[in-house]
Amino acid sequence: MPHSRRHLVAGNWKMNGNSQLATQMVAALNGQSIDGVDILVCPPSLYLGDFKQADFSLGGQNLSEFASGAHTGEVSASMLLEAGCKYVLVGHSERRTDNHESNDLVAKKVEAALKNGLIPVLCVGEPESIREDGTYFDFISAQLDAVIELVGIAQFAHMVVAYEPVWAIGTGKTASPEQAQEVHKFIRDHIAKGDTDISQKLQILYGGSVKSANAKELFSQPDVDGGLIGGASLDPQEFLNICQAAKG
Ligand SMILES: O=C(CO)COP(=O)(O)O
Repeated sequence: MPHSRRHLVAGNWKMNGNSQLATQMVAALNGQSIDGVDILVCPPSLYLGDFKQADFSLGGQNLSEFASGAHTGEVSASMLLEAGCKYVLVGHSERRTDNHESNDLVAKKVEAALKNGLIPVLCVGEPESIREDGTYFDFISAQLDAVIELVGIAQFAHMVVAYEPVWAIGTGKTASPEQAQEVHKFIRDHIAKGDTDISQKLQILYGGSVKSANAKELFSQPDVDGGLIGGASLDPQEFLNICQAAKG
């Protein structure tokens, strides 16, 4: 059955780009109103100021679990908000790996974002070994449950979830539409155990080697509500093509 959720296409620049790319992205995306699709760009926080003229949404790539204080190098939720962010990525697999972010820490960061009115984009997804041994539903449940336990299921009304299988990130090895749909449905059903209405409204994005050539097929799956795009979000025209592929 077709759903009525809006689609969201988010670009995660990771540690790429510069002020010039920010200016090009604003020029390419401003004024592009795509039916039923919201656009989000998450540049490195240093470049958020270059998006002042943007008419699309902005997001951080990470935030501190603390409100303020002696935490050198960190960025708080209120700082992201002041810099114009509406969203923030939380628990991206690269942070879970490179920065040893545990499920509990990710949950605290989700809480910090929500307290400040930022929409957390909670990233979940299994590494290749877990995919291969077939325990990926358990792995993803644990990632979701840590957040549900800390903030409560009702907060999922103010969140987005992104499924990013680690084996598909930056590898060119996209999950098949069927593989993506299987996990997206699992995530929605898992949230439905706590609240059916919230689960039906929850946007669940797919990430991992999405490009304009495969976006339409992925986004047309019933439980896939858009994408979280890495490499392909660095090219303004390619990113715009992916956003257009999300049109219902
Ligand atoms: O990690 C991702 C987005 O957050 C996906 O990255 P790629 O699109 O480069 O595979």
